[in-house]
Amino acid sequence: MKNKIDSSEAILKELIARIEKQNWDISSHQELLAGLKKVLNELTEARELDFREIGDHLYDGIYITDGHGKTLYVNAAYTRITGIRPEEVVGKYVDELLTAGVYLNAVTPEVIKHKKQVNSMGESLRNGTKMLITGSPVLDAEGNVKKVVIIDREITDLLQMKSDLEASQKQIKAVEKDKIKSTLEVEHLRKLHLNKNLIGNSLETQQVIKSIQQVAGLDVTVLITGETGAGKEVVANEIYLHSARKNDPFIKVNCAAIPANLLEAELFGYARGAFTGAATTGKTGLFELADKGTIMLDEIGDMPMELQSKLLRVIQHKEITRIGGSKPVKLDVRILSATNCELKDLVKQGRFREDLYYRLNVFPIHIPPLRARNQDIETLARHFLGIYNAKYTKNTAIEPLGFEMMRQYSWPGNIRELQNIIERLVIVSDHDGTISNEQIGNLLNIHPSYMSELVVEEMGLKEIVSNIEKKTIEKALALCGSTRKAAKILKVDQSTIVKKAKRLGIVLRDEKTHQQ
Ligand SMILES: Nc1ncnc2c1ncn2[C@@H]1O[C@H](COP(=O)(O)OP(=O)(O)OP(=O)(O)O)[C@@H](O)[C@H]1O
Repeated sequence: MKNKIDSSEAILKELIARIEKQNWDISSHQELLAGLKKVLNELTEARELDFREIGDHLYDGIYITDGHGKTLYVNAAYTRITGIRPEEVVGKYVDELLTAGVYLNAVTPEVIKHKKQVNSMGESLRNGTKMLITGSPVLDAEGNVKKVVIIDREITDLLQMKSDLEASQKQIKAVEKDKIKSTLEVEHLRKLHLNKNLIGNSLETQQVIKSIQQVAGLDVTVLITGETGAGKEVVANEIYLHSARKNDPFIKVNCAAIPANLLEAELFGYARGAFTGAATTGKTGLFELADKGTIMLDEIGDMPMELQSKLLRVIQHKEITRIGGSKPVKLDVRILSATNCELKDLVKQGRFREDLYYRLNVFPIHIPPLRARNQDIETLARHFLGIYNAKYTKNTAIEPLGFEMMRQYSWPGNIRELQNIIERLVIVSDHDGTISNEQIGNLLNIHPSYMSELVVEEMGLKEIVSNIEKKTIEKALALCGSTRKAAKILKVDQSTIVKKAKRLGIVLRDEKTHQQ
């Protein structure tokens, strides 16, 4: 084609030159010359738009056949994509090439048959390149297929990109799933942590529960007091869980655990560049984090004096100013505080601000020590026994005398200590056995004190024996609730118990009960 254009162009050029030399009638001469020059321009343009040259610069492969499927042309990209060179296919029929196995599928016969565009996916037999094949018919005036133009678009990269994209989408989904899972886990742990129910059937514990019910829904500050391990945090959790703020943050700060020089920054945060070494972004304090929620200031008695003034301002003005900051930030935080110190004594000693004490102590809840609520001991011990039996997949039990020994003990570490003791007892016990009284005695180290209670120095043997007898019967009655049951565990007749009780001056308070 290019050669043909070149030779036509040469002929035209020569013709124009010869006409220009002739001395014809000037107007027809000019007309002919203009016509020829126009044709020459068009030819030159056509040569510049040489289809093959353009075709070889296309990125997609091109395969052209005539209306009978005879291959007329393939471009360079076709060879790059399929590995098939022009000389292998040009001049040959598609059917013949299919039979020869040059390629496996061809859309050309379909295009010729249906005179419509046909799309298909293909793969080069030579190099495995995957492609999207689009065949379009070129129709003549009568609607017959003159030519078929096939475009092969390489999609190996696209497929790779698609699979990469799918892999990334999977990863994103997995990360999202993980995120949801961790949020649920955090929520679960939070609930688990908060839902350590307040157990206890003593009058003292019932009074604490009543106080919680009275104050939980009100937005007042609560001061929870009690010995270490008595359950101050459990009470704070209950207040939070029964308050209108139960779905908002609950921040707990142990004022004794954070060094005094860091506590201010922890609680109130600091402004950008507040001091050398401060983070350039500044720091949000725990009060700000607790906004709209609740903050529990544990061990409030350990708060340094200068911070006490700042805390007082927070309570009075309901706003905080970060260290080095100039703008106060409005806050809506409910404050619960807890201590095992006598705050009043600290006030007297000048170590705790009196005004702050009254601000914090709007509603006091005192938790009596475990030794003062004897009735809770067995309930709590059974509660923890259930927890640790489940934890260590055991099924151990405690004998009635074992619970009695626990009631004899003074529990300086309160419920935390009881909880630890039960865990240790479950660990050392046999799977289905009973925790022996000896094991309990050993852990609580209560034998000497038990004996000293029964034996007083100036007593004679008779008195000592009577005393032991009296205490033993009293304990058995308290434990069992009836003379019949007490007789059973002491391995005597019921009448013996009744007689001895009379002799030893034991008042059978509820004869009815004791005589069952
Ligand atoms: N009434 C209760 N029912 C069930 N478990 C309790 C009860 N009171 C306390 N506990 C458990 O005893 C342990 C100690 O309780 P908690 O941490 O609330 O005591 P605390 O008074 O805050 O102690 P500290 O002053 O040392 O911080 C916790 O494991 C808690 O779950």
